[in-house]
Amino acid sequence: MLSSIDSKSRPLVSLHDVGVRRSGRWLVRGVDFSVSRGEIVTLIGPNGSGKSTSAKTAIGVLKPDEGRVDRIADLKVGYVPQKLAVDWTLPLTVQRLMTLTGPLSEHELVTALEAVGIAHLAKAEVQHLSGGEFQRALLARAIARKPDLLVLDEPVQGVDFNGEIALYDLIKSIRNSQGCGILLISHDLHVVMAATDTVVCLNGHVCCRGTPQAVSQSPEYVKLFGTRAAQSLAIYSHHHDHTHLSDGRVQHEDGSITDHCHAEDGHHHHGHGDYSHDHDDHDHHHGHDHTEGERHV
Ligand SMILES: Nc1ncnc2c1ncn2[C@@H]1O[C@H](COP(=O)(O)OP(=O)(O)OP(=O)(O)O)[C@@H](O)[C@H]1O
Repeated sequence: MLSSIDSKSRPLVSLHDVGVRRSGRWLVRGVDFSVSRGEIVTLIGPNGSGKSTSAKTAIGVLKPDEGRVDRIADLKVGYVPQKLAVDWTLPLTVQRLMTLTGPLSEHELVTALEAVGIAHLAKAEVQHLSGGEFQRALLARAIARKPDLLVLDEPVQGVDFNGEIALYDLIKSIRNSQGCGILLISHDLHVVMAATDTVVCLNGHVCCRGTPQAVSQSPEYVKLFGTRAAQSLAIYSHHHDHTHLSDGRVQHEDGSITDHCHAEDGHHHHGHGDYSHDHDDHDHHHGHDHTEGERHV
């Protein structure tokens, strides 16, 4: 039926010329973006530019004072807030944190914790978790009820460089396995995941938008954040410099064929996990690395 095709291709949520006004001033105005199933949209912008306000309006926590927000019927949202009101003086296990907002079956709980790689920490106290483990626990809580839309407000907070990459990879694999739409808020301009389909740069209004590459080169973005920030906008890029042949051997860019693919075999420009510091070329070749592992800083 046509209507079921329509509902599949329709965005999960779309904002049309949305404005939110509080205490006599517009917090955001003219905000337009949408998130579809399987899509990752990242909101970036300076402090106070309206990222959280826009995300909260998208999921219905805030009502727009002008414009329109369309959501599919019964949209299920998983939200990881920027700040969590937890009484840190009281003991709280990961398991309990997961069920604070509603009951979960043992199966749902374990599946979600396994998906984020912390099933072994179910009984650990939240206070003792590392920054990365805590973010994973929050992610697990958000995905446990299989949301259509996952909203993550600053998901790499308190996480180090390698942890950030691991978390972004995890978010991408959640998108792939669950097929949900993802709305990310990134306060850290140094990292924008390559899997992001669209970056929306806010500054009270939509300043510019596009692929991470396009936004980093847009004059509006450079004006807002300065040339240095624009140069340091990290984009994970992924470029295959070899092809896997059907017999298992590897054909390199120079035409040579080897049994295996090793970083040190002289066929690659960069080795495993090599992070390039070249700002000009966003399409570096790197070794046999099937993860998005390259960032420009
Ligand atoms: N309820 C409110 N009443 C008045 N002003 C508000 C309210 N909520 C937010 N603001 C203001 O609106 C602006 C946008 O806030 P918002 O939290 O959306 O920004 P943000 O881009 O997410 O910022 P940050 O990067 O600092 O988290 C800020 O100046 C904030 O002080």
